Amino acid sequence: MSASWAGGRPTRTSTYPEPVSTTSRLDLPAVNTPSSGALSWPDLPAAQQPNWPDAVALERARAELAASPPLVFAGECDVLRQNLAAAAQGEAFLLQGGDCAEMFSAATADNIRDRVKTILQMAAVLTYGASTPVIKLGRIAGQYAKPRSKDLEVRGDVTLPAYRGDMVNDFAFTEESRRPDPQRLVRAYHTSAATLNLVRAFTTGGFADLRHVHEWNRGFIANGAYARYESTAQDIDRAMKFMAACGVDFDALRTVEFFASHEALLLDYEKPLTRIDSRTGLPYAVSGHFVWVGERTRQLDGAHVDFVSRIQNPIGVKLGPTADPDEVLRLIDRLDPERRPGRLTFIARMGAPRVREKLPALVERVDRSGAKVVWVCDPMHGNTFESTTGYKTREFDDIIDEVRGFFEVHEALGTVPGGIHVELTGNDVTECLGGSEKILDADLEKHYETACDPRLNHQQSLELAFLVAEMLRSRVTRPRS
Ligand SMILES: O=C[C@H](O)[C@H](O)COP(=O)(O)O
Ligand SMILES: C=C(OP(=O)(O)O)C(=O)O
Repeated sequence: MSASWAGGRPTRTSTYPEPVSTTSRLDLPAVNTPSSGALSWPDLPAAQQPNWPDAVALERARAELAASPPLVFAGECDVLRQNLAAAAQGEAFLLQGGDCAEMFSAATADNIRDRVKTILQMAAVLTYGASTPVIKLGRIAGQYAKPRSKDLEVRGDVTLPAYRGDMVNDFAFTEESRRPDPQRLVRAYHTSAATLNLVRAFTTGGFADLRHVHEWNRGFIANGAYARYESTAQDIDRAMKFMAACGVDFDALRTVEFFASHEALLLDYEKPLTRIDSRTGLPYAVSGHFVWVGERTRQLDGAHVDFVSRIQNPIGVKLGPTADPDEVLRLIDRLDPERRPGRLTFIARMGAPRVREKLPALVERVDRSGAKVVWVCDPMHGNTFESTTGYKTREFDDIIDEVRGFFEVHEALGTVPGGIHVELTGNDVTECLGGSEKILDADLEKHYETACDPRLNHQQSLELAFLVAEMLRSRVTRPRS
């Protein structure tokens, strides 16, 4: 039987060429084998897909992806699922962070290193501050497609298609740049592969060794969050020296587990990058370890929910303030019918003014149903507004307030706040207002570099980590009745 990849396009069904052969090692996923029959997708409405102007070029790009090696291995996805199962129980905490929209031009060694370093620093602060294992999950190596509120962008008297991420079109405001180009799907794959390669090198080649906890901070001015980080790093150092003196073997600290995630938005990218795992005969998305469905594409009868229902990876679904408890229960039945711990993460993005009002009903109903999901707080996407100077921005205090509200809701219900999901960069950008640097409206223009939504800069990210560590610590140390 041939694999049909027509998802979301009612009129077209195409068959892909025989895939290249691959290794038969047990821990590697096999390539898409048409004979498996497991990889045919129903035709369902798919929101937020580009209008590709060249159908032949699209077919070519999808065939190229279908014949390309996996970016991640099924066994790694299973490890992440087990780690997330611990987060659902309060035995670990998820730190998911990275760019709003990755750009091809920004996939440089320095940028990748600085993003990884920021996440490692935040993880060190959280792990040490709250004595909790931290799962490190980048929004990285695949976050190249964006859902948009409007299809078109208007500047003066010029109207062009909106920028939908480097996987679709280019940010430059010209007709040619904004035309969707399917070759960008292939470029996104190769840029993700190069990024992951470096991430793996940084996290397993010695850079992430906890004994370098000071060096990650080197070069930053000794003020604000950096001074506080330095003092935490000294404490970690002392603790490690003490343990070394006690004869503890530190080899395990040389490497860290670091996973990659992105929104599974473009089905023309995700479906060709879905493979049958040779260990289990089941399909996995091999574009990233964890993929999520966004607030704009989580329709129960839509192609995105259908897509993630068929893959074995740990998956997430964003839940905004309009999410209804019955709908959320139906999502659980659809996406995690076997109630496998770590399989399903709900990423709540209510906005600071609404989190305390909207989140309790959802958490309470899910808890009452007996489902064991991971609850994660995305304090970014419900707190975006336009500054007086015309920039899309967020206020640091709103971000903190939403996380605080998230912790309060779980505290009141006796449920588990399992992690945070943030848009951040390792660079000194000026995109979000406030923080101890006190970034003001007038400062936004200085280093406003994001292609879509505003990100926390390096210092704001560390400040957030210190504050979340305090919230986590008070949860962890409070005796439970
Ligand atoms: O991160 C995502 C954005 O919030 C989303 O893509 C929508 O952005 P827009 O309202 O500028 O289109
Ligand atoms: C678009 C995003 O979020 P949401 O779906 O929550 O709006 C995002 O996380 O990039």
